[in-house]
Amino acid sequence: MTQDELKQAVAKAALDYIKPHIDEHTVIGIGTGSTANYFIDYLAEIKAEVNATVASSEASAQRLKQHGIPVFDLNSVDEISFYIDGADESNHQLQLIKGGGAALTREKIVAACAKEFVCIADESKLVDTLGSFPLPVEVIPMARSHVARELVKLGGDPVYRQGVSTDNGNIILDVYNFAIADALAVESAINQITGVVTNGLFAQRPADILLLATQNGVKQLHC
Ligand SMILES: O=C(CO)[C@H](O)[C@H](O)COP(=O)(O)O
Repeated sequence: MTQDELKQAVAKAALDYIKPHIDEHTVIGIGTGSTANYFIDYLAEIKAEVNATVASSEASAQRLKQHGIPVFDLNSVDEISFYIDGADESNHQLQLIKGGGAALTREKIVAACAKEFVCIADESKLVDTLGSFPLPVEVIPMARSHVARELVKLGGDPVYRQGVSTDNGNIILDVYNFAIADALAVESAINQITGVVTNGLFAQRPADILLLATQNGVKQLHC
């Protein structure tokens, strides 16, 4: 199977995973990216059963609405039952790097509100140590140079993601060459820098389950 076929397979597996639990009170959090897009398209097949979703980006909200799936503001729902989203990397503790699609802050907020975070990924995303994928950091625009200098002091190599403005009107610095041995410590240290909105490490709030598409089928990993 190609990587795209693996993404499709794991999106379908996520729908199969949550479908038996969907009732009129279920609120589904929806991530961002190509794997999440496949999930949205599968969810459309059962849209009559879906009363509420919350999207982690304007792009996902638009795709949901195009399918006629109801999208709510996060402040108007009590609790998110499941949050379904992809990742750029996951380690075996289900700590993640996210934000390749620049939606990390809203993704982190939706994940924080979710009872169960179901991460969906193809097998190329599973790593022993996080950090081969450059770590995205969302930054208030006027703080760009200051934050970049502080990231260098932490040992990283920040690169401005040209031409990208997040849904929150901020910029992204992608940090290369970060050895992330202790993801919790790195997540927290970067978030202490003035001007940082948040970073793409999901260690304080890792996934609860990773559905991993492999050439031998979709596997379930728990931490
Ligand atoms: O964090 C994300 C967006 O901000 C995505 O989940 C991540 O980039 C994976 O994307 P894809 O499913 O396209 O491989």
